[in-house]
Formats: sequence, structure tokens, C-alpha cells
Amino acid sequence: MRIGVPKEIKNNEFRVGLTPESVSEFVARGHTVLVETQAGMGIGAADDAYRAVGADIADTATDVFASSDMIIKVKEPLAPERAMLREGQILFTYLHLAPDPEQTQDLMKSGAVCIAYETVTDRTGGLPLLKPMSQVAGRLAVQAGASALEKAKGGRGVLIGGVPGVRASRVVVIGGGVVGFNAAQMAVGMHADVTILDRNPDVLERLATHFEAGANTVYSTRATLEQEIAQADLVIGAVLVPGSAAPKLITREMLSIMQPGAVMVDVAIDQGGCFETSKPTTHDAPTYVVDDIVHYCVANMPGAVARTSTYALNNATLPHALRIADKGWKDALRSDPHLTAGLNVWNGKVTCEAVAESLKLDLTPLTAALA
Ligand SMILES: NC(=O)C1=CN([C@@H]2O[C@H](COP(=O)(O)OP(=O)(O)OC[C@H]3O[C@@H](n4cnc5c(N)ncnc54)[C@H](O)[C@@H]3O)[C@@H](O)[C@H]2O)C=CC1
Ligand SMILES: CC(=O)C(=O)O
Ligand SMILES: [Mg+2]
Repeated sequence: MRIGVPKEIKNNEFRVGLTPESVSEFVARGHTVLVETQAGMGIGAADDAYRAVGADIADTATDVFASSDMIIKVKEPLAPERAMLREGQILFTYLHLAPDPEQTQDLMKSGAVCIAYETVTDRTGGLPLLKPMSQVAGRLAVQAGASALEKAKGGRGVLIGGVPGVRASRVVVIGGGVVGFNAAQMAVGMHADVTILDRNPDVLERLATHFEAGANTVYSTRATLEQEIAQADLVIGAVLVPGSAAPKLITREMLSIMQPGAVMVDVAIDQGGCFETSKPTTHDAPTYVVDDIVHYCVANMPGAVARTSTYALNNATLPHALRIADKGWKDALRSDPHLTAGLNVWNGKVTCEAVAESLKLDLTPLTAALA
């Protein structure tokens, strides 16, 4: 199969779809890989590093899209990239379609086979291709929040861990999955006073067992959420209903009960955000203020640590990408229901239930795509 790796074009997105090490795996199996020039510069991989493992280098993204059977990316395709997709071409990347009707319409129009990393599942009910970036984003959320709490950045002017004689900051994490766990780990490590809310009792039990006295776990209701955010210095939004638009858990009205200068980091922004006042921001201008509350809503947080993130992402995506290349997408999906769960758009139709529901579009059953 001809594999194409374009350079990412989202603001400050330095990750790349395939590392040179991953490219060598495709080449060893007889596939060809075309990488756009400079695509790997953000992870310190020059064109020569890709040439050395057998890739060809293309001058433009147009060349990559025109001559590839499968495009492997990191971020959802932006409008100019969507315009280059064609019928039957495979797109393997993050898509986050539920909050993005424009992208969904363009992907439907393209006729491409669009497989989203974030809805691929595993035997334990997890999301293995989202997990590595959630680990990164969870850890970064505390760094980003700690920085935004500095007075010169608009925050309350508090140090996350306090100092002897002055209390630590209160960090409230909403959603105790992969992002939430990793955020809590960092916040606990920085000696913050940490509370994690979730509405899944099993998740709360796992967290309580892990953190013991190091963090508080609280069942999430509107009332408990209000109690916790009223005292919080840093609130981290980390909820997910897989494939769906995030539920809006903190309304604009609720900001008035928070302390002025408190910071909210909405990691769930890629699924539309879990705070009513969230809107996507970029690494260039990551924060804005609403009603005295600092909001950080960067939708591609892991792009900031592109090397760590690209290698972690490839560890998870490579086996799936190789199977698609070896078998063709249809056979690869037929033999793996977890990869099938990644199919979001096929032949102009939406095949992911959560996306169809969120965008009120017709759902085409996966069986139709695999027939
Ligand atoms: N902004 C960025 O750069 C990145 C964003 N993300 C996003 O972060 C979000 C979280 O991802 P993961 O931690 O991997 O998901 P996850 O599935 O591991 O965890 C989500 C948790 O939210 C909980 N939850 C769902 N609805 C809830 C509610 N109403 N109240 C309280 N808890 C609720 C679930 O029980 C679950 O424990 C996703 O939207 C993901 O796409 C992930 C990586 C990077
Ligand atoms: C998960 C995601 O959207 C990201 O890594 O940017
Ligand atoms: Mg994202």
C-alpha cells in the first residue's frame, strides 16, 4: 500500500503521523511511504532520517494526498487538507467529529474512509489510541494550570504546592479517566490539595485505592461540583462520553461562585469542552478570561511536547496502521471489532453512533460498510 504522511498544519502542531522507526516497519513489509518535506522537523527527524529508512520525500502536501492510498496524520484534517481527500482513500488520524459539523460534512463529501484514533476500542473497554495523548494532556494540564495561576498570567497568584506555613492550592479534577488520573498524579506530586470527581463508582474506587489519602474522591453531581469549584484554585475538565460532544458541567452562571483568578483547564475541548464558557484556543494564545476566571482550552495540548507525544502515539497506532496496510481497510476491520469502532465516516455516510447522535445525522450501520 502507498502510505502518505503530510506535515501537520494546525497552530503549533509539531507532532507527525509516523516516526522514522515506524516508517521502517512499513517499508520492511513492502509498502511505500511518502513523507512531506520537513514533516518530522518538530520531533527532530530531518528528511534524511526518513530517506535513510526508505521513505520518499514529497515537496508538497498535494503530492502526498494525490499519490497515497492511506494518509496517516495526527490532528483532524483542516479545510485545505479535507479538500485534497478523495473517494476510497483511507484517513487514519484523530477526528473529534461530534463537535465539528463542518469537518463531518467535508469528510462525507470526500467519500474517504475515515478511521478516528479516538473511537478505536480495546478488550478492557478503553480507548487505546486516545490513551497515550490523554496521558500527556493530563500531565500537561497541571503544568499549564500552574503557569496560568501566576499573577502576571492573570491567575490568583498562588503556588500549586504552597510552602511550609501557607496552604497548598486546591486542584479539582472533573473526570477520573486517563486525563484525570494523570493530572491528579502530577498535582499530588506537586503537593496540591487534590479532589477528583467522577460519576462512575468503579472509577472512584480505583482512584481511591491508588491515591489513598493523597487525593479526595467525590461522586459528581451538580451539588458536589458546585461545592468543589467554589473553593478551587485550579479546575481541570477531563470528562468523556466516547465519540460524543462533552456534557457542559460548569455553566457560565456557576463561574460567579468561583474565586476570582481561579483557572479552568478544559482538556475535553477537543470534544467541544465541558465548561459552557470554553472555546478552543491555540498554543499561541492559550488563555482568555470570562467573569474573572482564566480559561485554558488548547485542543492539541500534546503538540507542545511533540517528541514525547509522537513516539507515545506511534507506540499505540503502529500495529493498527500496519494491519490496515497489510490487509486493506475492509479485511483489517472485519477481523477486529475494536478497530471497526474507529470507522466514523465511509462512502459519504456516518458510521459512528455517537457522532451521528451528536450531530443529528443518519447512522449507517458498520455492517453495511464491511459487507
Ligand atoms: N485537549 C487535548 O489536547 C486533549 C484532549 N483529550 C481529551 O480529554 C478528554 C478525556 O479523555 P480521557 O481521560 O482519555 O477519557 P476517559 O474515558 O479515560 O475518562 C473520562 C472520564 O469521564 C467520566 N465522566 C463522563 N461523564 C462524566 C460526568 N458527567 N461527570 C463526571 N465524570 C464523567 C467517565 O466516567 C470517565 O472516567 C477527551 O475529550 C479527550 O479527547 C485527550 C488528549 C489531548
Ligand atoms: C487527542 C487529541 O486530540 C490530541 O492529541 O491532540
Ligand atoms: Mg485534540
